[in-house]
Amino acid sequence: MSAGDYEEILKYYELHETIGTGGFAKVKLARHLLTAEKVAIKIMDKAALGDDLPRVKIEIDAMKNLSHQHICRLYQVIETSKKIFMVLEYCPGGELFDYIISKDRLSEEEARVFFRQIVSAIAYVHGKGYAHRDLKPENLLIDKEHNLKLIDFGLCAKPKGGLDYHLNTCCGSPAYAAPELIQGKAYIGSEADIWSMGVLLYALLCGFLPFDDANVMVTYKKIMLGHIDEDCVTELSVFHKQSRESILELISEWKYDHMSATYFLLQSKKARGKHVCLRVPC
Ligand SMILES: COc1cc(O)cc(Nc2ccc(C(=O)Nc3ccccc3)c(OCCC[NH3+])c2)c1
Repeated sequence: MSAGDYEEILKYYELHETIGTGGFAKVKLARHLLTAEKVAIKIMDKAALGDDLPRVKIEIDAMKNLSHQHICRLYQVIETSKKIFMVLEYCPGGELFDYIISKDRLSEEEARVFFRQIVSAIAYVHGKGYAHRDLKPENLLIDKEHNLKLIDFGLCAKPKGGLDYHLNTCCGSPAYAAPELIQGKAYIGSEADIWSMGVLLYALLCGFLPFDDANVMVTYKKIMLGHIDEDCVTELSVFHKQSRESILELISEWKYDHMSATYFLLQSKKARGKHVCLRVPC
């Protein structure tokens, strides 16, 4: 750390330990000299940022337009020849991700309180014409009052044509990505955020992800299959003497043919607690 780069920031803050390191940034705890208030300072090296520099500018411009009780506040930006410093709200509770892990899963009561805060923040972000596009528990911090603060708008988008304008950049984390996004289709940013919120709610309540695998392509396949019922697929596979894969292919085409009807009616039988079986004596 060459002292010159830190000359400006040290006029206003005393820097303390590093509490987070990401791709091209690190986050240090700090204290504002005039008020003695604690802050977090995200420090980025412009050379290391390379092509990602525009993302930082997008995030900073977005943060200047966003002020909400469940969005981490940006207080100050300092740019030197080599560094960019973002002075941010202090969130000592750490990441929601770690909190869920520490509690295995949250009670419905606590999940409801947190989810309402996420919905409030995202409704506000969408209302301002932005889409976050990287919603996940790692990007939700807990503040000293045990409330959530949304962070990291580095992937956010503010389509010029308004939020119903289609986006194309595939971004965010696979497990939270909407089907249209992983298919590379043009998508609506706010709709992709809503999908991610559904995955988030599942993670809050269950303590694990609905669509997840070490292999990202398998994760994508699970997302695309969504709520295909395995028992129904198995019964159709046995009845038709066809492989599960071929039955899955047929069902996933949603042709509303006899295969579709049989699948839906099997699901309905299962939902009413009846055996998942076809006409042979059940
Ligand atoms: C808009 O808010 C943003 C944008 C962004 O790009 C990054 C961050 N990152 C932050 C902000 C605050 C903290 C923080 O206060 N952490 C903390 C403080 C005391 C104890 C423990 C954690 C932050 O922490 C990063 C490490 C968390 N794993 C990141 C906010």
